Amino acid sequence: MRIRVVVKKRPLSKGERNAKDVDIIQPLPSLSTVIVHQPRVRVDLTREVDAVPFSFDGCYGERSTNREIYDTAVSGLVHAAVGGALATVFAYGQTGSGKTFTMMGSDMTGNRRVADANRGLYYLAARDMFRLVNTEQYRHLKVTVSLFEIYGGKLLDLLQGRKGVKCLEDANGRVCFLGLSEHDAESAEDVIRVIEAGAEQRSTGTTSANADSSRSHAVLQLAVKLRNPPPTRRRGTASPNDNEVGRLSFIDLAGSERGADTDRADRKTRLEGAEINTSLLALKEVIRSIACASRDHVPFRGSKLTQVLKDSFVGENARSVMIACVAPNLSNGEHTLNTLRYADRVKEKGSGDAGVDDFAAPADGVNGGNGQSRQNRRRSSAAGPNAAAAAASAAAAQARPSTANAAVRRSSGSHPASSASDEPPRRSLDGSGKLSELLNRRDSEEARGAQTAAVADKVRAGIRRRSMANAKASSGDDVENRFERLMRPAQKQQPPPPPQPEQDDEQENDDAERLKVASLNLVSVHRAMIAGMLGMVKKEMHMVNSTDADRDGIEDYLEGLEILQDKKIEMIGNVREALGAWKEARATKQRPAGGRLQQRRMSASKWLRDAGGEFEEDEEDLR
Ligand SMILES: Nc1ncnc2c1ncn2[C@@H]1O[C@H](COP(=O)(O)OP(=O)(O)OP(=O)(O)O)[C@@H](O)[C@H]1O
Repeated sequence: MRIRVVVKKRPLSKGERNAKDVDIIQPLPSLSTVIVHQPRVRVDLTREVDAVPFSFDGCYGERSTNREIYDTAVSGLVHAAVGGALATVFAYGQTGSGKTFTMMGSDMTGNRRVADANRGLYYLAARDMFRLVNTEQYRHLKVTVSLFEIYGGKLLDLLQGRKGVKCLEDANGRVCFLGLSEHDAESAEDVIRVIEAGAEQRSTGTTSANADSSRSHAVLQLAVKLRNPPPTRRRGTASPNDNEVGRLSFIDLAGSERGADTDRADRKTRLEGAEINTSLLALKEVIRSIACASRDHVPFRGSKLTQVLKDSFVGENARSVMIACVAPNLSNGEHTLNTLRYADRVKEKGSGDAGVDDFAAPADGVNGGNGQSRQNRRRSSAAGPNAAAAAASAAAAQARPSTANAAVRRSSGSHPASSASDEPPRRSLDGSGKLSELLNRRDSEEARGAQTAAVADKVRAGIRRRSMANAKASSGDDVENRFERLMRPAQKQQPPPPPQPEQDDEQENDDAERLKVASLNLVSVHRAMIAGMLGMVKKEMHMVNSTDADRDGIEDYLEGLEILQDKKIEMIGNVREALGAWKEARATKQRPAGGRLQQRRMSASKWLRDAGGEFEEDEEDLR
């Protein structure tokens, strides 16, 4: 598996700036590292800010353009696809973190001022692909475009009025899409016209984080095919892949964190959220399985998303780039950390196999690659993931020299600004001689490094503001009430998602995979809760003892207590949600195979009744 992972930070939005939200993400592009300034409350109730570094194969700050990402991380895939590879670019991140902006470009996210540098990756890749197939060497090839979405466990062709598409495997084990329309295109402008038509059909809606949020995974395929294919050898053996030489797919994943919407969202939004979470969980499970060489079964059938992505993970010709998109603000800090941890996990598994040359465009001038892109590639190749990690620690240490480990702790009582005298002595950490080169490069980031203290100060000011706002907000709905609500017997289970009119065997396998994913999720969420609770008991003991000894600290004690209780409520809620999902998956799996069709019809009409008839088109499908 050759996969390259890069991270992209979007700028603070106007709304976030107006709400005086704080920017806690510090990108260090030349070190391919991003630092998250995460606020914490210590057991003695002093507040501090941890600087948590993450290193990837590339890092792009809020001022980086899509063009920059394309030149350094994606352009090589265009050449690879024309040369016969199955290449995939997928954008991962919470809702509103800039995935659609990166993939489709600034104009597609309501930002009408389209700077050429912020054209989407779709456009930039298509432009280079057409330039390539118009050269003498590739004149025998053509490019076709397809666009579909994965919504509610179904594949829907966005260029054919959301008609259903089947995802199957051909005789060679390659994923193919039956019923998917393919449209000939001769230029990048043709591709954009096709995408614009399809984008209007995409399932979107409003979430708390994004007014025009994608509620499905959108997949754009640029297939490189033979212009004049030889006649098919035998009737009945034709596959949609027969004339395909290579393929470049772009996947704009739906927002990774929908939990935040569960309180206020309607039923439909919650069901969509559950489906999205299940598919992203299945994706993580696939990556984990591929990484464990001992596991011979990779659960590609865990979700439609992983079935579609199978080609991106297996085989010599598979190459993928994951773009982890993150929001910069403090309110989204937890989601951002989750995204970065997820991306870190993917990088750990895949990047080791990925040489920079697999992703960099050859210097044939076709991609319009500029000097900057080559320079960036050289940089990233010299640094490498491990070196970048060491450099990240060094950069973090620069901000807080007394720190022994990777996290930089800063007490709220004192926050000295970084100064030249704070700088740790330069010494060789890896003995390879590369470190001095890295440290020199780090100098170019010195100004940013010095900003760390300022960022931490801003974060602290933000926390203070938010604590006061929370105190006001919580007066109407106190913690005990929320606890009580959670401890009540579980509410009526949500009816299962609408059943699919597919073959029984396939359904049975899907059900088994779904149950497996749900069990894994349940156990890991439960384990996280136990670990969290144990940590909290220690903190609570300390809080109680110190407040007993000094009653003047009661205000801080109350604030700390509320924070801990909120965390507990959140953790219990997570476990109950995972338990509900598991019960639902078990109930679906236990239905007798013989009566499945009848059962499906019955549960479909029940589901439709419960959903208040919100999916009339599905009822039509089931008939
Ligand atoms: N690099 C950027 N520069 C300026 N604005 C940006 C940038 N990235 C994202 N935005 C803005 O942030 C908002 C949310 O971005 P976008 O719709 O791309 O998020 P998303 O991750 O696709 O969300 P969802 O998963 O909900 O669809 C949009 O208004 C977009 O214009």
